[in-house]
Amino acid sequence: MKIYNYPSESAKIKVIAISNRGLDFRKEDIAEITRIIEDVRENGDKAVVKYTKRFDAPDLTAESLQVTPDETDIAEKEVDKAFIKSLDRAVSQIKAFHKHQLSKSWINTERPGTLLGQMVNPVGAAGVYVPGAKGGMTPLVSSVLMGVIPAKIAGVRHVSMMTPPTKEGTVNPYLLVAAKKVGADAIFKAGSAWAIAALAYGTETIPKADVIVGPGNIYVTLAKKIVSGTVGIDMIAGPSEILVIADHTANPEFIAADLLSQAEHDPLSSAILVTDSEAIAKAAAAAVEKQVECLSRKEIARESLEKYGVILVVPDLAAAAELANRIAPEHLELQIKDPFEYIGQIRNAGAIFMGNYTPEPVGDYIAGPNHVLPTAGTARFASALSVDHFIKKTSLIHYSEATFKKEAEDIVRLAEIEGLDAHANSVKIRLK
Ligand SMILES: NC(=O)c1ccc[n+]([C@@H]2O[C@H](COP(=O)([O-])OP(=O)(O)OC[C@H]3O[C@@H](n4cnc5c(N)ncnc54)[C@H](O)[C@@H]3O)[C@@H](O)[C@H]2O)c1
Ligand SMILES: N[C@H](CO)Cc1c[nH]c[nH+]1
Ligand SMILES: [Zn+2]
Repeated sequence: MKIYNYPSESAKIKVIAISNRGLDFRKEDIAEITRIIEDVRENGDKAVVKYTKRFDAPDLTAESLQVTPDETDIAEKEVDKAFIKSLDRAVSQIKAFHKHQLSKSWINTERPGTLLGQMVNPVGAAGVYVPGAKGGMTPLVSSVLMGVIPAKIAGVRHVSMMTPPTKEGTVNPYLLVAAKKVGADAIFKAGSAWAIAALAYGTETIPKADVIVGPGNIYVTLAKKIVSGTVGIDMIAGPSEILVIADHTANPEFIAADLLSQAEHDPLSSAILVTDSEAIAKAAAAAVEKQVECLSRKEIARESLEKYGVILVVPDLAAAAELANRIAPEHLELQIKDPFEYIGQIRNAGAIFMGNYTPEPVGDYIAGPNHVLPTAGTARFASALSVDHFIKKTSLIHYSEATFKKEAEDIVRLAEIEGLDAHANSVKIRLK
C-alpha cells in the first residue's frame, strides 16, 4: 500500500478517487441495468430465467427458480454441527440487538379535545438480497441473518430471499439452513439486477416486495437505486470499506489483517489507514504485503488495495477524525489509546469498532448490530439496516367539535392565503 502525507495534493487526489468509486456508475452500466429491469418488468419469470441462465446457472428453468422444501431438507443434512452452534449464537445475539429497535405506536391527548398519534405497521412483503458471486463461492450466510432477522422482528408477513445460484442451479446449503433458521418465507435462485427488478415489480413466481434490502455488487446497487421510489430500499450498501485510525499504541499486524478483511470482499472494496505515526504506517504496509500472500482471495484483495487502498500519515488524531468525517466510511476502526474519549469527534461512519480486540469481523458475524451498512460516503445521511427499514408510520388525528370550532378560523385563514377555497369550505361548512 502506498503511503502519503496528508494533507498534500497527491493524497487529496487519491482520497477523492476512493470516495467517488462507489457511486461512480458507468453510463454503459446504467443503460444495461435499466434495460434488464424493463425486460423483467415486461416479461417476468422468462426474463429472470434468461439472465440467470446467461450469467449464473445455464440449466435453470422457471420451475426450478424457487428453492423447494426438499432442497432445504438435503441442505440440513449437509451442514455440520459446529456450524449450527456458531449460527445459533449469531442468530440469538443479532435478534437481541434488533429487538431494541422496535418502535411503538403512540397516541397523545394532551391538547384538550384532540387525539393525535402515530400507528406503526410493518410493510407487507420484503425482499432480502443475499450476495453470492462466482456460483456461491462466497455464500454470505451472515447477510441472510442481517436481512431476514430485522424484517421478522418488524413483523413482515412475507420475506423473499434472493441469491444467485451456483452453476449447477443449486443454492449453497449453509445459506439454505440459515434462511430456514431465521424464517425466510421463500428463497429464489436469482441474483444481480434481475433479482432486484423481480422484487420491485413481481413476476409469476416471485412476489412483489414493498421494501428491498441487502448488500450487493455494483449491479445490485445500481438496480436498487433505479427501482427506489417504486419500492422502498434500505440504502446504498455497495462494495465494502474500512478506515482504520491508529496511533503509536496500535499493532501493525492487527491493522493489516483488518484492512485485508474488507479488501478481500471485492476489487471495488476500499481499505484506508490513517495514522499520526510514521512508524506504524511503514510497519502496517509491510504487514499487508506479507499477509496478503496467504489469502485465498489475494487477487481480489490486491486489486482493491492497488486501486482503492491507501495509508495516510496525518499530523495528529484531530486531523484523522476530520478526514474520517469527510470520507464517512462504512466501517471505522479506532486502534488508539483511548477510543472512548475520541468517539465524540466522529460524526460520519456506518459502524465504529473500538479497541484492539474489536476487529471489524466481530461486527460482520456475531456482535449483534447489523453489518449491512451505508457505503460510498452515504454514512453522511444513512444508517445501518434496522427494524425501521421494514416499518412505516401512519399519523392519527381526531378533533372534538369544540376544538375544531376553536381552531377553524386559523385553518380558514391559512387555506385562503394558499388560495385553496375548497380547503377553506370544508371547514366553513361545519361552522354553519
Ligand atoms: N455494504 C454492506 O453492508 C455489504 C455487506 C456485505 C457485502 N457487501 C458487498 O457486497 C458485494 C457482494 O458482491 P458479489 O459479487 O459477491 O455478489 P452479488 O450477488 O452482489 O453479485 C453476483 C451477481 O452479479 C452478477 N453479475 C456478474 N457480472 C455481471 C454483469 N456484467 N452484469 C450484471 N450482473 C452481473 C452475477 O451473475 C451474480 O448474479 C461485495 O461488493 C461486498 O463488498 C456489502
Ligand atoms: N463486511 C461486509 C459488509 O461490508 C459484511 C460481511 C459478510 N460476511 C463477511 N462480511
Ligand atoms: Zn466483511
